[in-house]
Amino acid sequence: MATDVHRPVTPTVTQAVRVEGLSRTFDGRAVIDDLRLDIAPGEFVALLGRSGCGKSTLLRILAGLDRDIKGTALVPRRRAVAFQAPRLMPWKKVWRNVLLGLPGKPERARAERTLDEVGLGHRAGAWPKTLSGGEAQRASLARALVREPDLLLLDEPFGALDALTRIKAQHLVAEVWQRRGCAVLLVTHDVEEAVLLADRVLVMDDGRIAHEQHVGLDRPRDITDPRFAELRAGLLRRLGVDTA
Ligand SMILES: Nc1ncnc2c1ncn2[C@@H]1O[C@H](COP(=O)(O)OP(=O)(O)OP(=O)(O)O)[C@@H](O)[C@H]1O
Repeated sequence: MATDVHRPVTPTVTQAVRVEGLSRTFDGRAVIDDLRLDIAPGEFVALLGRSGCGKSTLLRILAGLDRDIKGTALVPRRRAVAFQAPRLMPWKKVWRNVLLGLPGKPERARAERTLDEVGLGHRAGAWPKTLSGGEAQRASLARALVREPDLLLLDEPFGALDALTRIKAQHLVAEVWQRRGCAVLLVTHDVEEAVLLADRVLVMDDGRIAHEQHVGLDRPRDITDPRFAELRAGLLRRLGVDTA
């Protein structure tokens, strides 16, 4: 199910993502340096790391938006990305935004079905400027989901939301992921969000995956569980934040 961003389909690959020996250099500086990463089909992986360590660069490569790489990056053909900024076209109604870039005649019913899935069906005919921040972010998620992705790439999708809206959006993503069964790679700065949502949390440093933490807690996760706090503290230490 995986395709190279350069080469044709490799049907024998059983991973949703297979990255090996990946490097990306900007102005002679290796931002990604011999990175290795596997993501299983249906796995939810969160990616943490200090600002500027290369998380978004990695995500852009996996999305196929940056092909100036060395090494191998095998990803499913069906992949979709949502960014921190919803990036909706103001001159197109919400449902048309959802279908943007899809081939064929725009089918409103298809957009509405996906908008329903993120609780936004009633705003299908609205203009983007009339949406709240949380609604715009849900529309952006619908635009990714309508592509029926095997891999959903999320670059800090909740970063700009207020605390309550953020919690709701996190629950929505957990729900959608469980229903859809696609693999997810979520870039986030929020350690608690990573432990709340992911099967596995990765910490990026020096252009590589420097640490990986499996989160073996039952879902839905209980943030008051002492094991939750322990995982969170361990990851914060890895990021150089001492909570003791
Ligand atoms: N197009 C580009 N040209 C030059 N340098 C770039 C380019 N894109 C990214 N970089 C540099 O690569 C490094 C990694 O950037 P990236 O955006 O991937 O970091 P990040 O981990 O996502 O950061 P943040 O958490 O702050 O979003 C940074 O030093 C950035 O300045």
